[in-house]
Amino acid sequence: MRMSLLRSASQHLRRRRGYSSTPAQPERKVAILGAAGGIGQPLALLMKLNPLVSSLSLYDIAATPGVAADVSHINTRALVKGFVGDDQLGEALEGADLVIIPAGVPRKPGMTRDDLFKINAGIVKGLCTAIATHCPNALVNMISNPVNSTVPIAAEVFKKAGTYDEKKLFGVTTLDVVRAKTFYAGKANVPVTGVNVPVVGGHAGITILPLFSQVNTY
Ligand SMILES: NC(=O)c1ccc[n+]([C@@H]2O[C@H](COP(=O)([O-])OP(=O)(O)OC[C@H]3O[C@@H](n4cnc5c(N)ncnc54)[C@H](O)[C@@H]3O)[C@@H](O)[C@H]2O)c1
Ligand SMILES: O=C(O)C[C@H](O)C(=O)O
Repeated sequence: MRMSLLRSASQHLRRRRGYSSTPAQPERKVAILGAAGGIGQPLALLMKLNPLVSSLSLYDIAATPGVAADVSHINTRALVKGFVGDDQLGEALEGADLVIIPAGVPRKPGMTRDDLFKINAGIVKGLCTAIATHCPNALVNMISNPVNSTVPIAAEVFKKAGTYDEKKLFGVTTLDVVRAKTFYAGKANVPVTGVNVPVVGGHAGITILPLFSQVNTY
């Protein structure tokens, strides 16, 4: 009885003083390379809203100071810093736990993702070389297309630098999964939030393989 009274008094005091009994969140630094672009900006917003992120580095070859200022105004815990140009790439990456890369050119009507290879391969190679130097243990999420080729380029850069870990390098193909769920739900007339469609393969043309025979609804 006495113990429970004490507990409830202490909870009351904590609430009044604004203390929370939630355990402290870990420190996690995320860097976005290509943060001022069409994908980079909404991605920066999502990362700033993520309670697991304590530090957010926004890097691009242009326009990041303005983007970083805007994103930093959101009242969540992540501290946001903008970095612009080659000279600031190292600082942007230093100590990052996760690097997400949407840097490069997107395709125009009539182009395949492969048509982006010449330009984006060089961009990704340069960025991955800097990752190997400044945050060799970071998880790396590759968004820049063609993902089927930019991931192997990253792997080769990391192997050369002696930092490659196959469990830490990812090609981002989540789009294919959410599209498969949405299209399947539309055709099958089931709630889109209650369907799972596994997708295997890559992120281009016929290499994107939704496994409709393995669909679960719940
Ligand atoms: N994997 C996927 O699901 C997926 C989805 C959408 C887009 N993409 C790919 O993501 C890439 C970006 O698309 P977007 O629509 O954001 O294009 P965008 O042109 O709007 O943005 C690209 C950004 O990259 C920056 N950039 C260029 N070179 C850079 C460098 N060396 N270092 C840092 N930043 C650099 C540009 O300044 C620009 O801000 C494209 O290759 C696109 O095909 C992939
Ligand atoms: O199609 C593109 O070029 C961008 C992205 O890979 C997508 O699937 O929407």
